[in-house]
Amino acid sequence: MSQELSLAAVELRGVTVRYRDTVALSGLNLSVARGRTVALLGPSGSGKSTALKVIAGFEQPAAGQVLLAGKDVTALAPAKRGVGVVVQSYALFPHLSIQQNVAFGLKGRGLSRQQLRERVAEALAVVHMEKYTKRYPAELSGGQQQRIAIARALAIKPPVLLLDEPLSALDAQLRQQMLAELQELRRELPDTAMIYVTHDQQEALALADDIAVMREARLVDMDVTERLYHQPPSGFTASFLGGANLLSAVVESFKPTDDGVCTVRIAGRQFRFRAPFEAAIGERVSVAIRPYACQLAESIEGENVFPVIVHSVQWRGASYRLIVRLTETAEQLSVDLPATVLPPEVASTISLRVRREDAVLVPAEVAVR
Ligand SMILES: Nc1ncnc2c1ncn2[C@@H]1O[C@H](COP(=O)(O)OP(=O)(O)OP(=O)(O)O)[C@@H](O)[C@H]1O
Repeated sequence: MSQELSLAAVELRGVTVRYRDTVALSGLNLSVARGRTVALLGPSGSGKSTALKVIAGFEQPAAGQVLLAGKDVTALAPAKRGVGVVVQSYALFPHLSIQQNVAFGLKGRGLSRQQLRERVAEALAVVHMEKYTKRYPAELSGGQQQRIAIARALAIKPPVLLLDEPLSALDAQLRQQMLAELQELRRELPDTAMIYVTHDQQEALALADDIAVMREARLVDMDVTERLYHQPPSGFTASFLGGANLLSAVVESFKPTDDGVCTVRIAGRQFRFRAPFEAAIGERVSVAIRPYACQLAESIEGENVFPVIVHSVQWRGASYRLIVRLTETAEQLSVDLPATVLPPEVASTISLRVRREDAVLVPAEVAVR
């Protein structure tokens, strides 16, 4: 592989950003390879947008470096970085036509009028908006404006595309449609590195090759999307991504030869689950169980069955969301049952079963910092 190809498209090295008394990023290291899509997920205020701003050059780090294709661009002005940026509020220029909006980033690049027109047409074609060049932003719907914002970012043919909540201003139906279009865009730009900030986990799961989970100005976990979802390395990621319940457990036995299956004790009962790490006997761990992984059991007998008291039942169309409490410890769990089953009564005691493969052990939560 040539050196250029092996270099990360984007690399943050120990980047710290402060806004007066707030540390928005604390020594962030992040590497995104050419052609990969990374979703940044995390609670509000965890530093996701700041990470994008520092890559785009809109914020200067107090410490650390920003590299694009191996080149240190920390001191480079945003316009010189050649990064495409799409933000949630479209941010089109209202007094410029669609043609002029999309051509905006191409100014000063020494292109002829003909080349400029071709580039704009090409970018608009990607988002299926080539017929709208003469209109003004106010004459377009929200979804169309967002497509133009994407075309404007693409017109400069950026090796790096940053998307900050690009669909959040759209209604649910349009968001679904645009999500499919972003997937198509992803296929059409196989070499572009994309970093995607979203609150919507569905978007992240549908689009991203990798997910990076942020918490309090730091990156907590990053991995290939499927692996991070199915084998979250921390309780925080398990509960943030997919809303897993975390139950406290103590390891009773662990045989690495037995496919990493571990016997744990939860609220006085024995369970067997997978442990993706080497668990020591007597160690305190958490068991991460996604709400959809629990099924109603006929009786209290059998593997991984436990009694709970139903606290509340909420109908959600395709499913019921139950809040239940373990009978022994009152630890609370969210459980999703398909709407095809008869929901249990509030205050009744029921038995739930978790299949071995639907739960995973994670280290017990330790406080951050
Ligand atoms: N211009 C600013 N001035 C002062 N503080 C700021 C500024 N921008 C962001 N912050 C603070 O920096 C921290 C990180 O903000 P950032 O916008 O990066 O978070 P985020 O993870 O993108 O949040 P959200 O999901 O709510 O958009 C927050 O505590 C925020 O209040």
